[in-house]
Amino acid sequence: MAAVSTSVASQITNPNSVVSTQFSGLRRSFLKLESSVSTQSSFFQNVDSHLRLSSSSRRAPRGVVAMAASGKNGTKESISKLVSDLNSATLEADVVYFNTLVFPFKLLYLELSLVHYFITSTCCSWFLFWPHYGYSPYMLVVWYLKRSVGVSNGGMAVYVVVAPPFVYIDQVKNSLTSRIEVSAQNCWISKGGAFTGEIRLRFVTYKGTQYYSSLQLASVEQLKDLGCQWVILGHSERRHVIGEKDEFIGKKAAYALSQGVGVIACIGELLEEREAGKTFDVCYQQMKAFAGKLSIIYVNALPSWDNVVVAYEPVWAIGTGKVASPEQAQEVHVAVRDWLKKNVSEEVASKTRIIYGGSVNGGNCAELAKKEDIDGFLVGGASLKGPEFATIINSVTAKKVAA
Ligand SMILES: O=C[C@H](O)COP(=O)(O)O
Repeated sequence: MAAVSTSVASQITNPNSVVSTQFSGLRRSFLKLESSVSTQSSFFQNVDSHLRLSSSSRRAPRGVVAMAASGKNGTKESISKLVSDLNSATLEADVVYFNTLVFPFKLLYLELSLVHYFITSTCCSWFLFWPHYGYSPYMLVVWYLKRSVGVSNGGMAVYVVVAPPFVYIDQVKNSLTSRIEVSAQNCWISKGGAFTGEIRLRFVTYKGTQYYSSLQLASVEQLKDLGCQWVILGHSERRHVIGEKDEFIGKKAAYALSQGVGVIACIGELLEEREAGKTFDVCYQQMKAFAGKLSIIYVNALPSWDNVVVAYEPVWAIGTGKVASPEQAQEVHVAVRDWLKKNVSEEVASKTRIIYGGSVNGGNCAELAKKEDIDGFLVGGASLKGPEFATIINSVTAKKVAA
């Protein structure tokens, strides 16, 4: 999902700036190619506008997640205000360039077009020839690439997800811009049954793709009816207040993923665990539970982590105002990525988004976002303030653009 930072906006509106992306796992770097033909700005603007493709990477982009309005802070009124703020916030479709396929063709096309321009402009109006010689074949290729690669997430490069309490999901889904996705804060461990009070899954489609399974055919479940694409699992309050164990949380994650629901998998240590030097061990143990259950549902293949976002939330930082320092957060994110590399695969380690949560706000997000392995944020208190949340979103987008 994308939020537009000023830097993105300025690049998009700058006809002399051609921006393309490269991917290293999920971490996307941008190349800036300054056009040296400044006098041909309208020419390049025209060309560039046709070179842009919506986000079409097969790899999911970085994510920002708002866990909006948990606990006492969630009221109908505060949720309405959040939705209203987010709907009016400057969140722009983050247009990206499908570099790996388009860029070589783009260079060739620019070269041919320049040659064509200089030849035709000497004898007649190049505008007469343009649609026939350059434009049409190029558009055909772009159209083909778009079709073959697919456009995901409405062209967004950074996901924004709002996770209201269950009772407000319908309200949020019905009033929030479709630019922002919706998550539940929890779900039940499996398909339906007599589990009074539990919220079950029923997902038939995910990002436009139909998912059918025997489980699904047998279940008539609830969250899908409300349009949730994500679920947060393993949040510290579920672990330490409700008493959910690793095994139980892992099962939920596996079930959600098997139904095509993205999982925001929370991990994190208590203060005493950090002070005892057990931070990594705790996180590894929690990761192991997620990974173990994933491997069960993907028995015939490597477990897919494409729809998993790991959220590192040190418990001592949640709702306390004591944010982890960028170095502390980065250190754990690196360790988690390393764990994924050793225990799942190098590719998964590279691709998986690891976001940070715990007293993130508009004032500290930029420094945190600068860290290489912090791919986004899980935001509690600050997510209730729409403009501040927009600042947090933009810090992630700005990082992506600057990378
Ligand atoms: O519940 C949300 C996250 O755990 C973080 O909350 P916070 O940003 O208020 O510390």
